[in-house]
Amino acid sequence: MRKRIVVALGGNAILTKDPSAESQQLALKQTAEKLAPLVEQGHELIISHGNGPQVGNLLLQQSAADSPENPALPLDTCVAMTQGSIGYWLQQALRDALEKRGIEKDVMTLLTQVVVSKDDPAFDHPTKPVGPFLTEDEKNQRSEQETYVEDSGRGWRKVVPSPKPIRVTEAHLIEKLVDLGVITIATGGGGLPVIEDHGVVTGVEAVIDKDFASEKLAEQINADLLIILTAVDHAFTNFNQPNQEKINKVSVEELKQYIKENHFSPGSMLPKVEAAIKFAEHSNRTKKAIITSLDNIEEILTKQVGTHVY
Ligand SMILES: Nc1ncnc2c1ncn2[C@@H]1O[C@H](COP(=O)(O)OP(=O)(O)O)[C@@H](O)[C@H]1O
Ligand SMILES: NC(=O)OP(=O)(O)O
Repeated sequence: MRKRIVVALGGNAILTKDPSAESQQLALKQTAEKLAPLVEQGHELIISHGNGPQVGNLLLQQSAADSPENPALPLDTCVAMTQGSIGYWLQQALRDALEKRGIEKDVMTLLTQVVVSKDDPAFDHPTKPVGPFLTEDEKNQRSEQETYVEDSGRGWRKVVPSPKPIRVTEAHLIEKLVDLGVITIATGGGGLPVIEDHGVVTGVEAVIDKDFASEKLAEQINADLLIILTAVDHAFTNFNQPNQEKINKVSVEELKQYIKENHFSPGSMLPKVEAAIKFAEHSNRTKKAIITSLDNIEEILTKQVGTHVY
């Protein structure tokens, strides 16, 4: 049966090590090859993606060239630029992958705004890591106005505010595109963060978590399924410890208990698990979310692969 599926692409689907455009395009070609079978199976596909490394790199380019003649652009504009660039690469890659299979489908990237609250406490507490990993020395040479955190022993990363998504403003247009049979790339990089005041929309400097934004989109367009793709096949309890265990089919209650027991790292697996819970709860548990890796996507609807949250 045809399903309306929102797929959230994790970082490894776009950028592995080399941040050059060529390398990211190649990674996205491989990603598109893996997504194509879902289209071949007849499903409606709406794709979102992260932008943490890319938008952080873009901010560095902005500050390196900053001058009165060529001022650095603000963060929300940089998010828009990464939505555009990654969407452009993915749109091309998907078209190619579908053409190879003889599938005639339009693919479109939609610049998508996401409303957040101007009072979201995240604006005073930046938590979202962006850009490259830095050594302590490199971090100390950066502006004192920026905030950095040590990221799981891998180095220091700049963090920016990450308010919670309230509403995807273009959801109605995305639904129309999907109804027309268009494969739609939307809410890239978590969406363009905006606040609304008496109908006036203004950009704010932040990066919304793409798992939360994808969940919000899935709710609004009445998706049947939310698939969150990342580098691991499952969420695990006791991750990276000798007693690590895969989480397969799991209820919202069990998963909430695992959260209380701190099984998921904030900023990495925790938002995915929280987004999955939210989607299942929003549908009164009639719909599920799946967390797994890109390699499992072809079999995702036929076999019990990944972590299925009911
Ligand atoms: N309990 C857990 N189970 C599985 N992976 C976990 C867990 N806690 C932390 N992780 C880490 O979280 C990563 C996914 O987060 P991240 O890399 O930030 O996501 P994204 O794929 O969206 O870029 C996994 O690859 C894994 O290294
Ligand atoms: N916006 C966002 O959540 O990006 P990453 O998934 O790359 O961190």
